[in-house]
Amino acid sequence: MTLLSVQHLGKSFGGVAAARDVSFTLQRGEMLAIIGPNGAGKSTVFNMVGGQLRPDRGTVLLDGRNITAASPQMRFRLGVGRTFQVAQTFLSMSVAENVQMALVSRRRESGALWSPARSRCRDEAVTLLERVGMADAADHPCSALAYGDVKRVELAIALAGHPKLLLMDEPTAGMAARERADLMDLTASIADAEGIGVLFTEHDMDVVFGHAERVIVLVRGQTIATGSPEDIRQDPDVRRAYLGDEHALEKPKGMDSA
Ligand SMILES: Nc1ncnc2c1ncn2[C@@H]1O[C@H](COP(=O)(O)OP(=O)(O)OP(=O)(O)O)[C@@H](O)[C@H]1O
Repeated sequence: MTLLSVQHLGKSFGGVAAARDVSFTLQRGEMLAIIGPNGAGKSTVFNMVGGQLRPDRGTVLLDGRNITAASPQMRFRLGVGRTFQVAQTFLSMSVAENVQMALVSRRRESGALWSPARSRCRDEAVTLLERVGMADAADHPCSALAYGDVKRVELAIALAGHPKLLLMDEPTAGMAARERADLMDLTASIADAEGIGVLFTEHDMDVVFGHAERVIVLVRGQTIATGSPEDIRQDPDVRRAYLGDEHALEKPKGMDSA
């Protein structure tokens, strides 16, 4: 069954049409990437799905329910999760405590947020950390972790909200190539096992072609192609957009101009 259905989304900022008639669907367990040159409208579309931006027109349906006007908080309660960077202020807390905070906040025990986070939801936090391969580091301070491990903790924090749909904005930015592949393999296996749909933006084409099951290509706010990584790699419009557009900051690896 379709998890997310985005229909005819449009958004302008002054005279700039950041998104024009963007439509796509996402199934449970599917990894869907939104790519495009800088300024193509990826963040705009992403934020309209997450609820940070209200579209000028169009509809966002989650499990058939119209959430176009819902706040980010309401979307979170309905199952829209998002990876966030572990906040600086939480770095001094342990890995498990960071996940416990997310669990406590999901249960809306906000009054108890700061007090005994150490003891609350500990078992559930450790279970989540096992799923991302970080249980051994449960009692380490987040500040002592390698960057790739912090990203795993961020994934555990997002999973604490029991998302149906997980939004990941450039999940592998700043990571080494090996760590990127590991994080995305992990994300794909969890998405598949739990039927979570994953929508992600990404500049690294190795990540996109290696881990997305389907790809949407935006250029100047419009969808120019949707398909499997292989279809997208071969698409003449996509090749032109990336290789012939002066706005493209990086050419996708594996897309030569031949
Ligand atoms: N809040 C805003 N106010 C004005 N213009 C905006 C705003 N947000 C985005 N834009 C414009 O909308 C267009 C699409 O921007 P968007 O950030 O969605 O693109 P993007 O594909 O995510 O780019 P990047 O890869 O550089 O992050 C750009 O021309 C941008 O300048």
